[in-house]
Amino acid sequence: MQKNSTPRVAFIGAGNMAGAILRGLIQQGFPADHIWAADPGQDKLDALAKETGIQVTTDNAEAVMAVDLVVLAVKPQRMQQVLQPLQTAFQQQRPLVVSIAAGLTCATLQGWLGEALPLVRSMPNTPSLLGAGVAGLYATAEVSDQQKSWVEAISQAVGEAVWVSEESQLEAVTAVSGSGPAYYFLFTEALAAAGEKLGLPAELALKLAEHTALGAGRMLSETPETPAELRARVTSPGGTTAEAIRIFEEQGLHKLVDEAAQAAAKRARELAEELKG
Ligand SMILES: NC(=O)C1=CN([C@@H]2O[C@H](COP(=O)(O)OP(=O)(O)OC[C@H]3O[C@@H](n4cnc5c(N)ncnc54)[C@H](OP(=O)(O)O)[C@@H]3O)[C@@H](O)[C@H]2O)C=CC1
Ligand SMILES: O=C(O)[C@@H]1CCC=N1
Repeated sequence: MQKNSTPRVAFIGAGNMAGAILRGLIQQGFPADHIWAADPGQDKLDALAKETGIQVTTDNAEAVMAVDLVVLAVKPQRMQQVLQPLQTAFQQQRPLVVSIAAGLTCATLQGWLGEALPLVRSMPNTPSLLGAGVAGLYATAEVSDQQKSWVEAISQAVGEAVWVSEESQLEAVTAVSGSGPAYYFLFTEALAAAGEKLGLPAELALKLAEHTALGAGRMLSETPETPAELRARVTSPGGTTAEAIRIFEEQGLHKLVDEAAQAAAKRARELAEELKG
């Protein structure tokens, strides 16, 4: 990203997801002096400032007033309480607002911001930390082309970005890629535990499971084959993989994954309903 076209960005809430994005941005060469983080945790902020060189504050309004783009990165349940005291700062500064909160709709957020502001909903994921994130994006009508290009550039600096045409599609994005890293981590935990049960030392089983996830992920992203084609190459007829796949299929893996994703999307819709003003 060119420095002269680089927006100044503030993260309201400096937790897991904001930390992953802002560290990813800095690793990709985004200027640290263009980044603010606001959070009640002074020790957390001090450590982050020392590590990254960004500007930090416990005063959310100070961060809003200093930037062109504000990323709302607090828990959905905390958002209303965070936004209402910031209405004056938002109206004065009129930054682009990017909410990464699961569930909360543009209509609810605009109500809490007090007046229609350019607003993007983004659903990123934690691999942003390593430049391997993927974010689903949805923009309201107030968002200019330049502001869209800022959000794309920031999202692409830490991974891939895709625009969805309907806001409701973000609940599906949340269920697939927002929460998705945790599914792969859970599978890795389960595979490592199975390896241990088969007689491997715990550390070795974990290393094998982790490195297999890395290799499989790289093959998925770096080769043109579909997941099914890649799977077929591992699965020798009458061999070991076929036996394992048979168990996954007999036990209903597809149904299980479908139910899990449905539950995640349902929870996103419930959050929206529970928290709307
Ligand atoms: N984690 C993930 O993988 C993803 C998360 N998201 C979304 O990102 C958002 C943040 O999630 P996550 O990073 O996991 O949560 P965290 O709890 O790690 O981060 C939230 C941060 O906000 C801080 N905070 C609390 N109150 C305020 C306040 N009044 N002003 C400023 N900051 C405050 C919290 O401090 P304290 O801890 O002291 O309360 C914490 O540091 C959520 O809305 C979530 O839906 C989206 C995609 C993926
Ligand atoms: O679990 C959550 O609610 C957040 C949103 C997607 C990933 N983490």
